[in-house]
Amino acid sequence: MAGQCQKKVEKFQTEEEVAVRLAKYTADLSAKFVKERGAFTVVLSGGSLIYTLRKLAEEPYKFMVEWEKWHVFWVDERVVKRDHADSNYKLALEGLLCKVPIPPGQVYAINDTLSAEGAAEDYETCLKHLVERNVIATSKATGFPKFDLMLLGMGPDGHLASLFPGHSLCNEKTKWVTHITDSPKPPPERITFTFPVINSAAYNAMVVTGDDKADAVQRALGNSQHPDTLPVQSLAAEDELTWFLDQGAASKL
Ligand SMILES: O=C(O)[C@H](O)[C@@H](O)[C@H](O)[C@H](O)COP(=O)(O)O
Repeated sequence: MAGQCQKKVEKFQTEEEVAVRLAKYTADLSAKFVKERGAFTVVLSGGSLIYTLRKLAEEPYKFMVEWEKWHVFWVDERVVKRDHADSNYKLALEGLLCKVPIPPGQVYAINDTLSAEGAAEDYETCLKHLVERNVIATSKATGFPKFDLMLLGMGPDGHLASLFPGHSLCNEKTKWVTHITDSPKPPPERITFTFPVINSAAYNAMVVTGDDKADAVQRALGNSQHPDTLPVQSLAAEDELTWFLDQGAASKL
């Protein structure tokens, strides 16, 4: 279950207003971490989040953010080639990364020549090297890597990353990165960060827009008496978890 982190909920009328707020939120955290530790480790998900991040690549942030200090990771990735239409890397590249000057060596895509299991192990090894160099911080509380910010989305079924309702991967306690070959959301083969890593992030932002997600938002943030726990209900952060909702997503709160 979620720990005792600070939890905030920010509601907006439209997706456009969420996008404006999310750009400022991300730019402010970038400035904070660059000042404090000389780097900013940012974890992206796939899906609609990348579209909602679009204003970061516009003025004033395009020229204000210290992009050369960014290190970019994926909370989950589909096991497909990087130029495949399903690739989360390709989505982020076209939606954000090709528009801003992040050094290519600081963008950590998965190895797309490996199996799902191999790609997960390879990604975990990559993270371990970056932790050794203190590019990625370590959580004093849990010993897991402590990313500065994860920008997350949620599916209508209450999944986040590739952690789906009722799936045993939700209970992983040791691995940093794991794989799935039977994802209910296509494509079936994916790698994903585990809850111990996700919940050790300093800041987690859960960005949810659209009324098809209102039920899962209600389960997570409202007074739901439902007997089952959705993956998203286990989401926490070491410092602060913020939910960004538009009117549709918040319509059942
Ligand atoms: O690879 C993926 O499928 C994503 O990383 C996934 O975890 C996504 O964040 C949610 O499914 C929400 O996606 P939407 O915002 O598009 O509904």
